[in-house]
Amino acid sequence: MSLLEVRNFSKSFRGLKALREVDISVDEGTILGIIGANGAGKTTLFNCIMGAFPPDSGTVTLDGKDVTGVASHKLAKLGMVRTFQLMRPFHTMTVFENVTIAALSHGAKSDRAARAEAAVAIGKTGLAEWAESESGQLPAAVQKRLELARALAMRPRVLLLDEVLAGLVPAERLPVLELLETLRADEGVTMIFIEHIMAAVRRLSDSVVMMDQGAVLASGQVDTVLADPLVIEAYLGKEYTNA
Ligand SMILES: Nc1ncnc2c1ncn2[C@@H]1O[C@H](COP(=O)(O)OP(=O)(O)OP(=O)(O)O)[C@@H](O)[C@H]1O
Repeated sequence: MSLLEVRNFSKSFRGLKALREVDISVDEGTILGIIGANGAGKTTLFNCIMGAFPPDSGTVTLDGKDVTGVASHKLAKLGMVRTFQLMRPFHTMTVFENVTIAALSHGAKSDRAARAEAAVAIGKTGLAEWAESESGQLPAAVQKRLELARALAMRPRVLLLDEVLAGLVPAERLPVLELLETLRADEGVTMIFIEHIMAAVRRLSDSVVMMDQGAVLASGQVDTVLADPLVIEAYLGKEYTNA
């Protein structure tokens, strides 16, 4: 059985169909990539999964339990955590304080336990040298890692990543990709990631879903989906080779 299953998700905003009967499923310990043009509905899918607003119809099941419409702080306690396309740290707090708060919000038993959890997450994301820096002053690439560190401090079993590589130059992307691979290999973290950078999709994904105008246009193994003529026509472009 899949760890996370979305069935028949639909969502409209004032008549605009942002999601149309979307089905996705992710097996434990695997990574699902979500691709599609701007406005395809990818972030709306995350918002509906994470209870930011409920879908008009459909269900989301985590480990066999119906969690449709459950709020994100409750989902975090069940092990499902997301990162945002636009980072949302507390700007005047340090990196260490921000990550500690994330650990506390997940229910770390004490301040001390939260600080220990934060130190581990900061180490994994290579943020040690920034730990005492004010979060609002960080370069974009470091803020991205802070967003990941906050998610890791919540000890996710399922991690939803919204364009974690956006705004990073290639040299900055590599450590993030390696971190995600380590999380899958060593901790068995299940991930769904929205991404426009195809080299990253190809490298990380066990399976891929391509969305178009709110619907799933293609899904399956990464090589198959990226070679699908419908996907090339609708999204990747005819000049796409193996970028
Ligand atoms: N809260 C909202 N209220 C009204 N319309 C919305 C809302 N959220 C999303 N939409 C609309 O739903 C459609 C899907 O948007 P969504 O942000 O999910 O796309 P996306 O695939 O994540 O795009 P991008 O790659 O640009 O982030 C768009 O037409 C968008 O304008």
